[in-house]
Amino acid sequence: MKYTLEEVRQHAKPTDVWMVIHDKVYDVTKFLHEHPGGEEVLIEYAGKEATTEFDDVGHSSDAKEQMKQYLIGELAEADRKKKTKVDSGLTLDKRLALIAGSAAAIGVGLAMIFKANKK
Ligand code: HEM
Repeated sequence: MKYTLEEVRQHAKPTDVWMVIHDKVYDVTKFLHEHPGGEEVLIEYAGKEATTEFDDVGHSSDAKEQMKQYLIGELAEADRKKKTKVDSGLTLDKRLALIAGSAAAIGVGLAMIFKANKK
């Protein structure tokens, strides 16, 4: 079954919660009370795209296994996000590490140039 974002948006009540994670549509209404992260976050993302937030929590493989029970369909192609390199599974932490690593490399490079010029 394919759903558009417009259809997902209609399910945004505490008694009817759908959300999109990795282009798949989940009906988590029955899971609200069981969610270890609390029902508030799920209700907050009711009817919305929650991929980044889901990934940033670093959900366990157990969690990913569990979510299959609530899968009801896929997001219509037209509504899917274009994939960019940053979206290819890099978590926020990894992105920050990459930026910090690049900044350190530039720093070392500048220090070397600075030293060489001093002589
Ligand atoms: C079908 C969707 C989801 C399932 C099956 C699910 C499942 C779980 C499970 C099993 C845990 C316990 C820790 C773990 O095993 O990783 C957890 C924790 C958590 N989840 Fe979810 N989750 C879902 C969606 C979301 C979404 C959309 C958000 C945020 C917008 C979210 C935020 C959190 C938070 C904040 C925690 C607590 C982490 C902690 O206490 O360390 N979850 N979730």
